[in-house]
Amino acid sequence: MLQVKDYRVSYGQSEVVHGVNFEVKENEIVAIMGRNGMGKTSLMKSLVGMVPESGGSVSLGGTDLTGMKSFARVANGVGFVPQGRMIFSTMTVLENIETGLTSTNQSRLTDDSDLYELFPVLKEMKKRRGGNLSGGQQQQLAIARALASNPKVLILDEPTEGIQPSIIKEMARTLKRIRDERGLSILVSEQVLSFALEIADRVLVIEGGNIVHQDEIANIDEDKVASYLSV
Ligand SMILES: Nc1ncnc2c1ncn2[C@@H]1O[C@H](COP(=O)(O)OP(=O)(O)OP(=O)(O)O)[C@@H](O)[C@H]1O
Repeated sequence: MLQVKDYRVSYGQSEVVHGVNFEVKENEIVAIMGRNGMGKTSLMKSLVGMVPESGGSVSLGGTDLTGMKSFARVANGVGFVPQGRMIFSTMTVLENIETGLTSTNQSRLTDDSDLYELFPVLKEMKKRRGGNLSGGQQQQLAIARALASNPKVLILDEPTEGIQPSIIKEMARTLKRIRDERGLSILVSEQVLSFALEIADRVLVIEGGNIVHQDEIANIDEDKVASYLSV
């Protein structure tokens, strides 16, 4: 589904992702793990088109996304939940979700939307300002906004950051439900091993801009992955 080949990301002369290769298969959940500053955010922002790649290629379902701007990548099936959620705090919950609809042909969210079925609290709060929601609710809002464009792959950058442990478990269940019900692929960056173990089919470890290790979850070497995450 998502194919990433020899993919490079640079800021000016400084290359921070050094030619990584991986794929996320249809219906698969892949977690990219690594400590702060290892290149997770740069890689994800670039896959979404917010930072241009400096080499290599990315394709989704056979469509080459390389060189496309972010609106075109979204239109071709990439959904993004950025680090820190980045919801619009002065806009209502409904307006926030509707910003995700503009990349499809629909401009209004109706009350019978399946997004409200996934996140009932957003329906109850649809007229509240985004900034008044709790961290966990804002994360649901950011996921709903990303799903509004009907993506084929959902990319989430450290969704557990700043979220309470009880809500993290719920988030893992919801993401698996989204994968099962919508049949999409998920790429999630993460520093919390327990969350990755709960959600992922496969784990990649990124260090210094290179993928240095990968494991299927069924035979994961937890100690080895943990050793990459410890400082
Ligand atoms: N806008 C930028 N300009 C220059 N260098 C940057 C920029 N953003 C990130 N970097 C550098 O790129 C490298 C990778 O950072 P990145 O944020 O991608 O890592 P990360 O693994 O996502 O870390 P975190 O978990 O803190 O988000 C770091 O050395 C960082 O200093």
